[in-house]
Amino acid sequence: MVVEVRGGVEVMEGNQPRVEVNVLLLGAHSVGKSALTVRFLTRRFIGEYGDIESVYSRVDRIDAQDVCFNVWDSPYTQDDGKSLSLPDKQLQWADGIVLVYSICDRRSFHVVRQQLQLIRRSRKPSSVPVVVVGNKLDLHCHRSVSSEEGRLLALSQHCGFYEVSAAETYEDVLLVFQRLVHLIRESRALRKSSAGVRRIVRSVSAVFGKKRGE
Ligand SMILES: Nc1nc2c(ncn2[C@@H]2O[C@H](COP(=O)(O)OP(=O)(O)OP(=O)(O)O)[C@@H](O)[C@H]2O)c(=O)[nH]1
Repeated sequence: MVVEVRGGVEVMEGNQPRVEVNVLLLGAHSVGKSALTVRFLTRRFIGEYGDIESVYSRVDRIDAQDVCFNVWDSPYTQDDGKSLSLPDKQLQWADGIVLVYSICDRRSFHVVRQQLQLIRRSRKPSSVPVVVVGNKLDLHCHRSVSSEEGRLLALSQHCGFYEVSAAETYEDVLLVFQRLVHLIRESRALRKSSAGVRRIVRSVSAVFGKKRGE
């Protein structure tokens, strides 16, 4: 039996439960969004990446469960001086977001800060899980954003935080995606339990409302 349900919902494939998660990569031009995507999907760093916008998929085993990642990598297109915006379609699609800046590019850190504000203000529940990633760690001698700044920004907005080098390591990149899955699971469990509490409150008020009216 194969049941296909999109949007981070648990599905059955054979007798195995499988989770499908939609991951959106955002960040300024040339910070390494495609490099991180390709590293995660193929374990490789190929150096040059085109401007193709696409959703890629990969199944991984995390905590004894198959997780199907759908990764949306799109080139940054807002270097035209207009105020920053994020396509609603992308935000509604995403179960979790990876926000990427380059540790050598201060401007890209400001872009991430702005994008984070837009995400938190968007119509999607403000709790959409986010991992902030400082990429190009191999170029640390040219660093212009300190680890503390990155970590503080992430902490202040309840995000995960990693510094990685897509050029040098696969394992750290994998950690980013695994952490996002954990955050997505936590947020889903929280939503489920608060929906449960709301149901109990509604039942209790229905009973007591009736009694008062009798
Ligand atoms: N040294 C170093 N270079 C990197 C790293 N990650 C990416 N690059 C390089 O940075 C450049 C841009 O990488 P991309 O992955 O195309 O960046 P992007 O964020 O997808 O860029 P846009 O699609 O234009 O928005 C390429 O030349 C990559 O080889 C890294 O970890 N270290």
